[in-house]
Amino acid sequence: MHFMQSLQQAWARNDSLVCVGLDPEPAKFPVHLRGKPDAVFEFCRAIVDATADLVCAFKPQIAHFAALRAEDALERLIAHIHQQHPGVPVILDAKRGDIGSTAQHYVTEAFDRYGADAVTLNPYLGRDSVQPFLDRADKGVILLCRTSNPGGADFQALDCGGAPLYLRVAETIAREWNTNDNCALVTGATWPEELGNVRSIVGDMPLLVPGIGAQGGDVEAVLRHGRTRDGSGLLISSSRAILYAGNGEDFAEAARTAAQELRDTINRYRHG
Ligand SMILES: O=c1ccn([C@@H]2O[C@H](COP(=O)(O)O)[C@@H](O)[C@H]2O)c(=O)[nH]1
Repeated sequence: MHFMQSLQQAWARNDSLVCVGLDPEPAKFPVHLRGKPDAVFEFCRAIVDATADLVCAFKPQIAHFAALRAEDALERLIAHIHQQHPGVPVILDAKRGDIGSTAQHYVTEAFDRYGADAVTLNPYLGRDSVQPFLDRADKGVILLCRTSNPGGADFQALDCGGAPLYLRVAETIAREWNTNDNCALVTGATWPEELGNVRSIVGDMPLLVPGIGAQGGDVEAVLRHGRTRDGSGLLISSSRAILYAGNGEDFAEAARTAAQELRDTINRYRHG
């Protein structure tokens, strides 16, 4: 199914704008899992199974797996999500960006090797670097626009002919690159007013919003500035605050409680 369709359906079916980020850090795993041969997969699978009915998407961050030589665990995890929780889209957070001929290999990596439904990309190399992804019309192409980190403004806020660069990025993607209706943008929860500026330019385009939880973003402000008229349009992503909500044998239940609390908090502000 097309990424945008499965996202719409997951928003509605689970009544949720929550995206759970899968960022395994073995030092934070509960003691009973640490040192186990397949701990990364076991940990992430337990989180996925405990939260799948509460989310609109999962977002594994590739560096967390690659740094641990756990790419095989990532492949199996995404296959597990598709088999056990069909209809919940998987966003591979890889932030790729390279010349077109190399980009083609990143397309194969994200969609054919890992089986992701969408991938995050850096638009800085321009349209030809993104075109091979845009051509996969059934897959989501999620481009960095206004990132959540403190240094995000170093370049993204620079004046670019009377508007900040991040708004030029939003404008170009919405008006020129989104010919297959498969684009979305990353806009951090830590900059809610900028998020609102992006929303005013891109209409109902989905926005992936990291920065809630460990980075301190404000849920109410994100909804106020970022929701669409129907109270959706957002994938509000949280990783550490959900994954490491507990560190005992009941860690997956603690993650479920944290995901449910986030979903309920978001829903209080969705239709206000
Ligand atoms: O602007 C961005 C883009 C991506 N991220 C990623 O999201 C998660 C955030 O993790 P938390 O634990 O919820 O803070 C992480 O994988 C980042 O690489 C981002 O934070 N900001």
